[in-house]
Amino acid sequence: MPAEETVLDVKNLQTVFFTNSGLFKAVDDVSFSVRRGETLAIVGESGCGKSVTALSVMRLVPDPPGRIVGGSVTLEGTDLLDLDDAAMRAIRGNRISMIFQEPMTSLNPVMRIGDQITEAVRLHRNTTRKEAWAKAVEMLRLVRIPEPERRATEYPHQLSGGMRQRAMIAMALACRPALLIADEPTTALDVTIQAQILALIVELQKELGTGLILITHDLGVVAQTAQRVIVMYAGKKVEEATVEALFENPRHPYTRGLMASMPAVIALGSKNDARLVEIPGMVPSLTNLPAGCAFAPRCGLAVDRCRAEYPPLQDWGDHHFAACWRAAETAAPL
Ligand SMILES: Nc1ncnc2c1ncn2[C@@H]1O[C@H](COP(=O)(O)OP(=O)(O)OP(=O)(O)O)[C@@H](O)[C@H]1O
Repeated sequence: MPAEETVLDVKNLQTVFFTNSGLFKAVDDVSFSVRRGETLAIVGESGCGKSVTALSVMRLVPDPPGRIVGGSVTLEGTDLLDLDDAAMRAIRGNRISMIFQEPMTSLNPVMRIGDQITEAVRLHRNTTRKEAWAKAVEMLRLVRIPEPERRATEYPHQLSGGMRQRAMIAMALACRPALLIADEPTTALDVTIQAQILALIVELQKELGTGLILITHDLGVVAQTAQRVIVMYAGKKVEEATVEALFENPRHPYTRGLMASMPAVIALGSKNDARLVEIPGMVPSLTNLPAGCAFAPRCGLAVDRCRAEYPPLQDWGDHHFAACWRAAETAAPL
């Protein structure tokens, strides 16, 4: 497979939820792609649709109340939205895997770690139990769990939080998927362990050539690990750029707000009186969103046009896209 090959191509994805207060668009016309060996970060504040985007790619949106109502999710040339449930189960954990914030939600508490990885391997590979167990131990070693033979015989509660997350990573990568989705994989861990787990994910991803979607609130993590970023707001992709371009020249006012509220930017900034900047207002309710830019009520630059009409994602050069009528004016180094 050539290095530049696209492993995932998501086009115009739309996922809705039917709730008591009406239908809302949790993911609204979102497109992006991930290449082999590349890390794409998805950032944005709580509730903007990052996790639902990931769950849509995995076809794990709970239906009801949710449903994917439009678009395509093409993994290695196959549109996952066309597959029946059995075909999708054969791909999940095999060509595409996901790790979550809290490993205990995915690990079975009454099953030994080694057995869980063994089962995951045997679900997709025609191997004996013994071979699959050896693979499980090999994977535990790969994720740097000490004494992997012994740890494989232990139950999740016998492992520390960091080790459980390593075990999850081992399970997710056991079948060498083309794409790994990591949804806030380190948020539940101590700060020192967070850095180790992130470094491990990135190292293994490079070693195995896996495409990675990293969902995070933390722009510092993005700067360290990703090559490209998409910024979501109220279910929409409002900006997409390489990490360098996004940090040097954020074009959407929401992205600029995110940057300004990032402690590292302040620590490295030149102004002595720099303060943590709050993005004013609340994320809008995703029901009855106005036709225009949802960020308009929070954007100091809002013009009447933004409230009436959604600005299209425009290419500002070098594949830097931003959905803002005034992106050309707003772009300036922070
Ligand atoms: N099962 C569900 N039923 C109804 N609404 C849901 C469900 N799951 C998610 N949502 C809603 O979809 C929207 C997007 O949620 P999502 O979890 O993708 O946000 P997020 O950006 O990942 O936030 P966070 O960073 O807090 O995880 C939110 O308004 C959320 O309340």
